[in-house]
Amino acid sequence: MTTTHPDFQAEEQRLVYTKSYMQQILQESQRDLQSAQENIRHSMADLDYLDSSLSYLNILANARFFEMARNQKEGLEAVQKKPYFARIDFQKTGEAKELLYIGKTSLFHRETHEPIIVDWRSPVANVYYDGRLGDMEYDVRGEIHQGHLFAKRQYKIEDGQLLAIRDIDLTTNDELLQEALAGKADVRLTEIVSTIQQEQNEIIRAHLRQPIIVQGAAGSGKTTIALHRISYFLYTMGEHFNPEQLMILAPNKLFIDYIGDVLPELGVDKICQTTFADYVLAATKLKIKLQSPSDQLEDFMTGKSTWIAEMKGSLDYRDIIERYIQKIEHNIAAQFEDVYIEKYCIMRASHLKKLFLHEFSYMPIEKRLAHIKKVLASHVRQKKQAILNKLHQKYDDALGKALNGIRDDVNRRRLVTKVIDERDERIPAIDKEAKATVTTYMRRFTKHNIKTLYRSFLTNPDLLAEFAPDWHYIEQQQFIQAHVKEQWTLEDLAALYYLQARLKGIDDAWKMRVVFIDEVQDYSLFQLAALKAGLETDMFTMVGDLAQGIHSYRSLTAWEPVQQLFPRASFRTLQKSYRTTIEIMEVANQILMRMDETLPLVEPVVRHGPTPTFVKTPSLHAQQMQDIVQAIRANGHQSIAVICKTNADAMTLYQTLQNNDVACQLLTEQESINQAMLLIVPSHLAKGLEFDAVIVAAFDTPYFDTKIDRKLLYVALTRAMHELYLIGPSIEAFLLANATVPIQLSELN
Ligand SMILES: Nc1ncnc2c1ncn2[C@@H]1O[C@H](COP(=O)(O)OP(=O)(O)OP(=O)(O)O)[C@@H](O)[C@H]1O
Repeated sequence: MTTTHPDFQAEEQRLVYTKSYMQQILQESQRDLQSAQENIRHSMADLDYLDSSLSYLNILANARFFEMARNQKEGLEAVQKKPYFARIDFQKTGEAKELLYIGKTSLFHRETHEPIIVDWRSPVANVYYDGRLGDMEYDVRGEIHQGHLFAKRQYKIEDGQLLAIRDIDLTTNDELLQEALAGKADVRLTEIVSTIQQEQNEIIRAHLRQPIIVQGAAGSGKTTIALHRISYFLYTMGEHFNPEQLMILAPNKLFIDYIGDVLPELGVDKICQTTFADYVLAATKLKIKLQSPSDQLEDFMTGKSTWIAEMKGSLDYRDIIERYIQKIEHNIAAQFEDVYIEKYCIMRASHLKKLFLHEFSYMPIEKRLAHIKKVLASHVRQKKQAILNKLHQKYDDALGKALNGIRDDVNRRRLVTKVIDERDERIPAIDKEAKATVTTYMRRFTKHNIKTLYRSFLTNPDLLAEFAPDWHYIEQQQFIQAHVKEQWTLEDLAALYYLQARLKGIDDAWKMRVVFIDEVQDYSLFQLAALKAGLETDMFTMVGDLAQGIHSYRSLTAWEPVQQLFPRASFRTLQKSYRTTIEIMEVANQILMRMDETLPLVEPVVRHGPTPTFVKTPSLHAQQMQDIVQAIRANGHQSIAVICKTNADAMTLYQTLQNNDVACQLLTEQESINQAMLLIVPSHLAKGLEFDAVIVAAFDTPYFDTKIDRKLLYVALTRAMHELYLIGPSIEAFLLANATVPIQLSELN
């Protein structure tokens, strides 16, 4: 970046012009806001005595206007200090050359319609991220446009002042990125609009109505990209989708807090950010207490059998539950009988059954019954009328015959009275019966309680034998035994949600149309299949890393099955890490090489830092920790985390430090991160987060050469941006005895 660029002055003037125009628009927006507010107030006052529909329309129009003016104002206010970050000199084929300044919002000149700032999400801005200099093509909603890119220029603007500019081509492209990566000192995730890389841009802008699966290395920007894709999605498809219909599923609440700043920075609000467990509990309205996933993980780390958890995450289990549902469906179908009012058949059982099993089969089971109830009610209404008409006719005829055909007075009177009595008794009785027919008929179908239904499945040997016939007797017994005590785990949620979806359906409020899943490697296939079935959409963006699949005993170990589940999905990979220095990534790659999955080594973006240090010490001394922390702080780094393997290790370490007056924070799922504190984090909870410096501690429990431990260790190592320390009694505790990359040794007694 330079200030000696020949265009520097001209660019300064352009910035001044942009800022002053923004100021003008802001003032106008302020006036627009006030006048809309004023108009609304007047229309409200007029509501009582004027033509209220006109006033109502006025209110609506002004409310819309108010909303637009407010959005415009907020958008501009947010970027006042940095209106744009780049420029392209671009000529669309057949049009004049344009200089387009790219920023986080768009601004057009109100009279000339000249674009003053172009939104980074607009189609033409794609040229900046995607286009090499020269002739090029870009996509506008599926239509390919051609043009010529003459130049790309980047700006460093801080507090509204232009500090430097730089023209970029292929060779210099990385400088801004380097600066962004080296300078990052935030403990929460941030937006990266000015440095989005081409491979990332392709994912952000990939077909929005199609699912996408991304296998991305640790630190490759998966989370960041998913969030930018949401912003791009709402910018591009906002007319068709409300933000409320978008959901991002994060691994835990801590993570939601960690990403909490990015979406507002990207102009997105109101989207649903939750965890799978919270979402399922809200959508099913079930009140159950789940075993903590970290306790569960620790059980498995200490050798508890994983087959039940594994089974419950599989599509085989989905099929077992599906067979159970089909049985319920057939039991219901068997209960249909012909519907009568008195002796008149209103509807045949066979027809009702056909509606239930075929015509309405696309609906959840209880919804089908609700529809059948409506069909029946309307049929009863029509048929009742026809029956009553017929009967009235019949009695009128009978009366006519009696009155005209019987000469004998006494007989005639007797017959007429009989006919009238019968009519007066029968017709109201039919009327009354008709009113109750539907309710009485539908009473046979009792509503299901999802929890009870599933509980009985978990503990009933006959049901298990019927629906899981392949299981051995021992497996069946173990399964029942495991569920004697009512205890719920995360794996049960897929089944409960699936049952809810198939039997009752998901309420509109929870029926998200677009889903973004981060850390998807920790999902089971059944979880994904259940969500897809319940939401009746496949518009999923799924990002994850199999190398970080610490729950792989019950979740994904390969992408192919996910691709089969989402056949329309495109699949992308990201191999570069933007987080970690070369030196740290080389150490983490040593662990990656030991994994069962054949995953390519991660390529760090060229950025060097200190060699990772192994501090050899038999036990934890608070002073040592203080010294390391001070050394890190002296290098200008802020966020520092000590990552321990288990919750228990983290707790012990936290207590030792506390007892020695070392200020620190033990992170739990419920906590939000305090940037200034030394953070103590169990490894499974560190997933997705990042810190300037990481100290991986292994005092009480070493990392063993097992599937789970390798992944936990890999997660821990890849959380570091700039500095990495390993502290413990031996290098073996970090599975690095045979490491072929530099690790500095610092021996303490
Ligand atoms: N193009 C980019 N420009 C600047 N910073 C970037 C870019 N891409 C990623 N980063 C930074 O790299 C870091 C890692 O990003 P992120 O947390 O999104 O990666 P991830 O793939 O989700 O990581 P993990 O799987 O390890 O949790 C973040 O600090 C992010 O801001």
